[in-house]
Amino acid sequence: MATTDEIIARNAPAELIDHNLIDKDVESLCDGMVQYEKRPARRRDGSVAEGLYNAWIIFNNPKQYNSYTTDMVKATILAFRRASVDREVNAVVFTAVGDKAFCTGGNTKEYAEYYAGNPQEYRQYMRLFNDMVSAILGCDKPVVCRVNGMRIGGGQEIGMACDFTIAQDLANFGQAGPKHGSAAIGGATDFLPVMIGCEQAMVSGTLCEPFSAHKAARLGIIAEVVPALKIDGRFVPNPTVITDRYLDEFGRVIHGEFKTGADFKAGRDLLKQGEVDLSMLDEKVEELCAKLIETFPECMTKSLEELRKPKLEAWNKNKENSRAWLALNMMNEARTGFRAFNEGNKETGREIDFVKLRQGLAKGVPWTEELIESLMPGK
Ligand SMILES: CC(C)(COP(=O)(O)OP(=O)(O)OC[C@H]1O[C@@H](n2cnc3c(N)ncnc32)[C@H](O)[C@@H]1OP(=O)(O)O)[C@@H](O)C(=O)NCCC(=O)NCCSC(=O)C1=CCCCC1=O
Repeated sequence: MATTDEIIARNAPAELIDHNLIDKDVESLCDGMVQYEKRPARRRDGSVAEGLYNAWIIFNNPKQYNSYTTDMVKATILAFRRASVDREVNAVVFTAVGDKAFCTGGNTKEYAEYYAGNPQEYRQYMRLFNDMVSAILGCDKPVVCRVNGMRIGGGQEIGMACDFTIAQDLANFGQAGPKHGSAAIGGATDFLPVMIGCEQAMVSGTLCEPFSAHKAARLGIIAEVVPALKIDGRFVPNPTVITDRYLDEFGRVIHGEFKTGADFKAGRDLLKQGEVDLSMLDEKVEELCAKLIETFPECMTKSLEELRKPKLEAWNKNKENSRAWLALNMMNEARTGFRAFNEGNKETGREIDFVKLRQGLAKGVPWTEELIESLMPGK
């Protein structure tokens, strides 16, 4: 009887149809600010599965905390489509360069300097953004978000669109929307309620308070958390976060909450002494990809399609309305909030005086250029 290898050699067609829409490198769309790499896939025993790969989609804008520009959004859509139709690809690993940030959402410089006050342009941008989220949710391969650093705002949204998340434990998570002039309707308001329930979704989507990777794991936003800090050559958990106790003296869950006061300061000092090493993150990601490869491929894709439905249905129901609202919101609150972040700095702060604005609006003051200028930090 012929071996499977012999049958493959005998029966594989000489030519395969290419299902890609365009024949361009992902990198060429965005000056290399999104990278697409096929890395050899491995079996669970660690050996290379010849001819099979994991597609790594890597944001490369570390100076701006891996926020995505319009060109990067286009490149990301192409990258996910490429991985989706590539017969050799087992899984997609979505990550970013460095150890500070996976992604902090839309590029606030571009928002402030190009899209602010330009709703028709932002509407076109939002078509691309929506297609990026849909490309993740529609990828025929399992998508693993490798959280190398903070995942905030739109970064959290595209991260939650992924099927699995593995995070290094120095990474923070959360939304930025209402603090910076937006609403977290690029996926967060759709995904959060189905992932963590309405109450915690409300807390995250409105208050915009960052939370730790340990808390993200507890809430069920991420699948796994691994240490990344090495002190004297040994991995230790994030020292600014409570990880050694589950309950406080009143029986409230505190595991994963940030430490406070002197404990927080001591944790931060320890953090500065250590070095960040993402090798455990990479091991976990490889381990997951190896588990995924040892399954039937079509049963895997069907399982993904079914299990994505709660997220996808909410997303599809809302994404067009969200696009229209976000475009018009670029005339006032987004225009103000993103400019404030972009024009502010550590000294002046990067947020507006929200109470002043509310006081004006309570008196019926209209949105004017003059009002917006007056709200900029340092004015
Ligand atoms: C809380 C932060 C993420 C991190 O704060 P901190 O640790 O204090 O670092 P910073 O000094 O603020 O940032 C370091 C440098 O990175 C630049 N940076 C950070 N984020 C961005 C970004 N998103 N775009 C461009 N540049 C960014 C920052 O300017 C610093 O560089 P500098 O040269 O100035 O020193 C904090 O950085 C933060 O809040 N960032 C902004 C988060 C944000 O508002 N994101 C956009 C949210 S809205 C969004 O993503 C949307 C998606 C689609 C739907 C609609 C929508 O709104």
